[in-house]
Amino acid sequence: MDSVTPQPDHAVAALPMRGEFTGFSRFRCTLVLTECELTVQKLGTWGRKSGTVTVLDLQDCIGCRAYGAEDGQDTSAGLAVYFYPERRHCARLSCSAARRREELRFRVAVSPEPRVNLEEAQRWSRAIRHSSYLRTGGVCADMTSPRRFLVLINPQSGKGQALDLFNNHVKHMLQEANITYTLQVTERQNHARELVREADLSQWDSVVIMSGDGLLFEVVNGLMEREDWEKAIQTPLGVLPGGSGNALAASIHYYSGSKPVSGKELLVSCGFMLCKGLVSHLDLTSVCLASNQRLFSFLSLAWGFVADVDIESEKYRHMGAARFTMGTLVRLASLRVYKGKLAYLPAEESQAPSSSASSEVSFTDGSKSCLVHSSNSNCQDHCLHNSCNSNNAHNPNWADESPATSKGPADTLLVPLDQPVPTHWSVVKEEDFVLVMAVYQSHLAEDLIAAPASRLEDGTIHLMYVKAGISRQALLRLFLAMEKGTHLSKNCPFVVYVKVRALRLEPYAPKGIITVDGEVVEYGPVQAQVHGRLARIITG
Ligand SMILES: Nc1ncnc2c1ncn2[C@@H]1O[C@H](COP(=O)(O)OP(=O)(O)OP(=O)(O)O)[C@@H](O)[C@H]1O
Repeated sequence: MDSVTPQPDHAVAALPMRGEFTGFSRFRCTLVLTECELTVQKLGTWGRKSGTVTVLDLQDCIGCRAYGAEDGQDTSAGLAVYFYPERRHCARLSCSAARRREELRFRVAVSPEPRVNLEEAQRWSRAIRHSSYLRTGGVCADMTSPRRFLVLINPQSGKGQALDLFNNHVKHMLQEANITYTLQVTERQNHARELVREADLSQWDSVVIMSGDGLLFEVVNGLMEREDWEKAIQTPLGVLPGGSGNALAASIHYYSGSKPVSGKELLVSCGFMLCKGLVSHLDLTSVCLASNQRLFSFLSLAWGFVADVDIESEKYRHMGAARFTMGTLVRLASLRVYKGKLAYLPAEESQAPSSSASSEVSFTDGSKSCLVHSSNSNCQDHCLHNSCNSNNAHNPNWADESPATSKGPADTLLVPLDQPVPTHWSVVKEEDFVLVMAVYQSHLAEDLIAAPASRLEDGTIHLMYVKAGISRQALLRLFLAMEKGTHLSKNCPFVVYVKVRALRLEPYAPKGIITVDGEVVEYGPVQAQVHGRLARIITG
């Protein structure tokens, strides 16, 4: 070693650092630590370089630990460093890249004194953690001090294996990253929502959801129902895919620029991002229902084909993510037309919808009373009546919950549902649809890239609708293209895509399915407005 002088506990050594160690398969090596990399140079006999050099990017490092010898005779100390680099692997005809765990262990024996060796190992451990943190470019994360998470697991999500998946694939990563956590397995629907509504959030640095998108929907709404919602919703959220759709987890992986992965590889990728702890903003959309209820949504609002498939495919839950493919095929066989009225506020005043639909959009000549600029224009502040008589065949998960939240930012773009939309909104002329979906993330499921241009905090609702008249084959082709996110470049005349800030949907039929973030909500007129950067989320 170059230096054996013990450092005070809080000090981080100047870089570059260089030292000689013994690897655990007894080879001698030199370690060089810079701001970006840890280089391992194997040494041959008499300390000569053997030529084998391994360079590890600290961006891939989630943690490091120093430990004393377990054997009483041994005076050396140990240093363990945990990396999760992306490794290419090829199977049959396709190649992909996924994060794989690599643990490096070194023995520190610079002195006959165990204490000195341990202090030296700790000095390296501190420096590696600190450099990894800086390399990640973190402003909110700090890998140098322990973090505390609340981890919520829905044991019923996906194929019912979320707890096992957490124990087998995530638990050790959190330990390696020096993260302690309180584990709460949910016992019933709305358990997580009630818990975060009441909890002392100051105990945790992050609330992590290991489930599908439904549990996160509960958590977001629980936080927004608190008296201190403004502060509570700033709690960094973490997502670990344990459900069947896992749309937000897949979106976050996609935004990181990594190659597409699914299943356990997506879980490890999300676990890695959680350990790195970079925090980004997340847009939320407020969704106002006819019964005066207001919900907060991070993912989607769907009606027609997509909503039906999502809910009807519940019976194929045992198939995992394949349940959506099965549901799509079944619904395609009995393709339906959904009648209703759709209006929206374009994201940019001049924006025309893509595809051939521009000629089919008109502007309302609505009444002067429509425009509301009041700061107190939340939809629940207005008395309104559900003209569509929501006598649902499906039991909406949220209908029998507590009264609508009056918390959250005002919906300054919306007017009461019983008034016409403002005059500067666009009203879609067609009233026959196959599907309407408003999404605010790229993915609608692990393998469905519904809005490839969407980002966490773009302040935009990506509205897509498919007009009646599309053939079964064309609709199937559309969903196949969506697996790659290429469906919007196919110029299908029945598909319309437009970026909006707010929208209103008024179904004509008294019964049907509307989903928000994949959860059934009360059926009837609904409107929504995006609120940019309202929440925060851990990303890569
Ligand atoms: N312990 C529990 N028992 C039953 N239902 C639960 C429990 N905990 C949460 N839930 C509810 O289960 C529903 C489904 O959960 P979630 O969406 O997380 O999983 P999923 O449906 O498998 O995944 P995805 O939404 O990604 O398809 C949600 O409505 C959630 O509120």
